[in-house]
Amino acid sequence: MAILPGQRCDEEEEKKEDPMVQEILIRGGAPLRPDHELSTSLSLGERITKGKTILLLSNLVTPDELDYLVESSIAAADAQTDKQDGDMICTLEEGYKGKVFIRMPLFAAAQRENCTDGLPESISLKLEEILWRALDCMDRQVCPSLKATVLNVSQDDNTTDASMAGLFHNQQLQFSIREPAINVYRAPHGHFAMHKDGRDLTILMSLSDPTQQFTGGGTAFWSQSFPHEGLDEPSLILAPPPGTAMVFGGKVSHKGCHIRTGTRVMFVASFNRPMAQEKEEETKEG
Ligand SMILES: O=C(O)CCC(=O)C(=O)O
Ligand SMILES: [Fe+2]
Repeated sequence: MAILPGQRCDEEEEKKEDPMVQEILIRGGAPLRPDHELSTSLSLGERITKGKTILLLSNLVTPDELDYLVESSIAAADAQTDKQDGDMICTLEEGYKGKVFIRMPLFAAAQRENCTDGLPESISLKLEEILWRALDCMDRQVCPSLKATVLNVSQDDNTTDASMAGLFHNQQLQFSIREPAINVYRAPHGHFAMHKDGRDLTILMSLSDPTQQFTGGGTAFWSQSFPHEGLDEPSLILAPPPGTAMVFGGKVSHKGCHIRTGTRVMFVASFNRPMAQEKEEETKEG
């Protein structure tokens, strides 16, 4: 894993172990002292919503699942490229003639939005299962402080449908347009310009292996205090092992760095929990 100086990272965990959660502060300026302790004035949920930190969730995906997902995502991207209806599926940036990445929504997201470039149902179901694992891992290991902030649920509320996995299962998470999705980046132009996702939470997971399947192309993050691309160096560039989810709040400026060689396949899901009022309105309208 590539981590800028001042950040610490444990050795890669053995696969097939229980999911693990690790926190990495997004901190601009001088590197952290080795004895630095995380601020105790904010809960973990608050650190996430204020854009100060990233969670890494590991051991969520088996090597066989990763092989299957990478292979079928690349095949689906190739099929989209062959169709030549690039405007719908790519983001262009000044100076580039070609696509900088291909985004394919999961089957359900494509149905929801009437897109014709959705991923096949089989791969989409596997990705939904993996998203559920990530949410369940956070429910078990990161709540209750996430419940109180991101989900806006009282810390005393232990009902099962107040879990993130439960909200997802009951289709109560509001995903960004064309998400959940797979982004496929190819050398030499593949990248995603700096942006904020603007939702309560983003889950971003590389499915391809940065040590074998591509070079370049980590995700760069900017701290809230030094958020200007070009002026401020990214505070952190992460390229975790495949199957490790990066979880962060919608205020965090980030970008998918240019890849130099190979193909990089990323899974992305950013979402809000619908407000109680919106839910009531939906019920009234329905
Ligand atoms: O590929 C990356 O590292 C970033 C992708 C991203 O930020 C997004 O899809 O919203
Ligand atoms: Fe993003």
